[in-house]
Amino acid sequence: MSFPKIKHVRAFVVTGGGADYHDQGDGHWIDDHIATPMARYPEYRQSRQSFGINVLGTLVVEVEADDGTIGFAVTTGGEPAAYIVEKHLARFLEGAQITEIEKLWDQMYFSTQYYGRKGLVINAISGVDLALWDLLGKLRGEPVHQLLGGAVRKQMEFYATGARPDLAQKLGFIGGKLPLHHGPAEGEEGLKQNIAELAEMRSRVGADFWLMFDCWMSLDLNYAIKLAQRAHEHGLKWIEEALSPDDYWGYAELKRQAPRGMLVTTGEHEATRWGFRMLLEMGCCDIIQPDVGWCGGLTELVKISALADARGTLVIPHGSSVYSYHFVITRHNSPFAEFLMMAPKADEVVPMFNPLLLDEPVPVNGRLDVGALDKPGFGVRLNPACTLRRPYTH
Ligand SMILES: C[C@H](O)[C@H](O)[C@@H](O)[C@@H](O)C(=O)O
Ligand SMILES: [Mg+2]
Repeated sequence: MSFPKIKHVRAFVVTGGGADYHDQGDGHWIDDHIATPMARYPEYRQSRQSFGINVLGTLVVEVEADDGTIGFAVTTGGEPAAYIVEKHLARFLEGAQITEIEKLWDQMYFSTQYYGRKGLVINAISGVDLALWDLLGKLRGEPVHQLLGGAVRKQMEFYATGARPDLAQKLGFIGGKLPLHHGPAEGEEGLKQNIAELAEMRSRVGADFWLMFDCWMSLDLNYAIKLAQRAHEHGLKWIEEALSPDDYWGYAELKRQAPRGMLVTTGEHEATRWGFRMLLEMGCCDIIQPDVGWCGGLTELVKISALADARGTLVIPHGSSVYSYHFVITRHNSPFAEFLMMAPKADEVVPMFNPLLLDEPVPVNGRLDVGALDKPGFGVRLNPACTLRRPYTH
């Protein structure tokens, strides 16, 4: 069967929101004294931007077929990722069949393995992979969820991540994930404040609404165990990404010592089937949270999810808007999804990748019908009002 081939690959960068959730203006809840591994240095405690969380910015990858159809995707990685796409990865794609997604992933991964495997390089590969799925969907006139085997439910439910779970509850979300504000360097006083914030939120939302803590890799094992124990009496549903992503042993111990009924979750900064195999086989967590723009793209997420499914572990992808939704709706072991509240005060629902995408669906009353995803590819467009820059060519 004849199908257009890939003619051209282009990589662009853009700053200010988009895929880089943390590249926000002053006063945004997401950059307000969030606990991080850098909080041990007082001068980098108040703002993640101060230590460079937004230094890379957003990467936009376009893959053009020889009939002129363009698939695209956005992730993080900015200029260095654009370099990798243009100067290294593009060679495997141009002239190849669009349907050879497995082979192209394999070539991108193994050709970069000597300097890649995780982080920036996998962000770049993820961006290319997602753009390929978008292109395939557009050429076939089908939404990506259909290419993945079809939806297993008609509607998705969401929990909200942000500073105001009480408002998220009013907006119809099934739970709220609070950023942890204080890490071990802020001692017992900081720990008390963390618990006080949870207790205050619990008093606002009532006993049954899910409340979680996102610790963004900021804790050590002792602190994480103490936090989990003290948070238990306030009904914390899960403790997320408490430790360094490299500390598989610490996660396994945390899971052993977490109070009965409290879930341990992680994986947002993990990559590929091999990384997730470590988390799963070492018994590190109850839920894995791959980010489809960082873990290797959709091609890899399918494999990660199958590994997890075989062990009865849930896969609740980190953020990533439509790139996650088209996957979540197709998997029984992804029963709900995350929505990041990108409004500065977390008091209203705004598109997650704002302002970069047009037609980006958002949950209504904490839910999204499959009909909202029924457009070819990922169903979104680049906002022409955003200025893209192409730093490299090939
Ligand atoms: C709120 C968290 O610190 C991060 O900014 C967020 O991206 C992430 O960890 C999440 O799980 O949504
Ligand atoms: Mg997280």
